[in-house]
Amino acid sequence: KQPQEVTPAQLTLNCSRVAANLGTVISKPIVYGSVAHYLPEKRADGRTHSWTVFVKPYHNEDLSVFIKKVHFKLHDSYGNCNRTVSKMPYEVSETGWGEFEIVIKIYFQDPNERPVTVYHVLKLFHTGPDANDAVFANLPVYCENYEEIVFQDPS
Ligand SMILES: O=C(Nc1ccc(C(=O)N2CC(c3nccs3)C2)s1)[C@@H]1CCCN1
Repeated sequence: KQPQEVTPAQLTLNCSRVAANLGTVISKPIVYGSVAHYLPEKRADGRTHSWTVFVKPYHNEDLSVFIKKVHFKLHDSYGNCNRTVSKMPYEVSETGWGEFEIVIKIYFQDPNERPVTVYHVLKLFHTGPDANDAVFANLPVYCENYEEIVFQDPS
């Protein structure tokens, strides 16, 4: 079989593909944040809400291909304030009475990729002009942030 003639345009395209492969970059959209619910029963320890802080894929995919573990640093007043999650879902659920910053550090499977740190202020209370409407009393409070993690394609 005769070798296929390659046009200059095709040759250029192939070269740019090879060049790209030296530094092919992939980007993974994720969402990080929290959801909180007001607790129905009054508690002796004063905790009024249950909440979950999380890192999740924007599209429904298995992030563990890229992410080795996610570390959540809670307020020091929580027992074991350093929580590490090594499989999906990357989340921590707790109860509490107030809002504070949670430091989220994402570690990658590729040892050459440096961990990424994001900061999330826990949101327990509805805000805005209608925050006090009775209808909101039992509705969850979501606070979500979109982020894109960019990787160097290891292959
Ligand atoms: O709220 C805030 N900081 C908070 C830190 C920890 C909170 C919390 O909810 N919990 C600690 C845990 C415990 N409960 C009982 C024994 S340990 C439940 S709240 C700040 C201060 C005002 C504005 N935001």
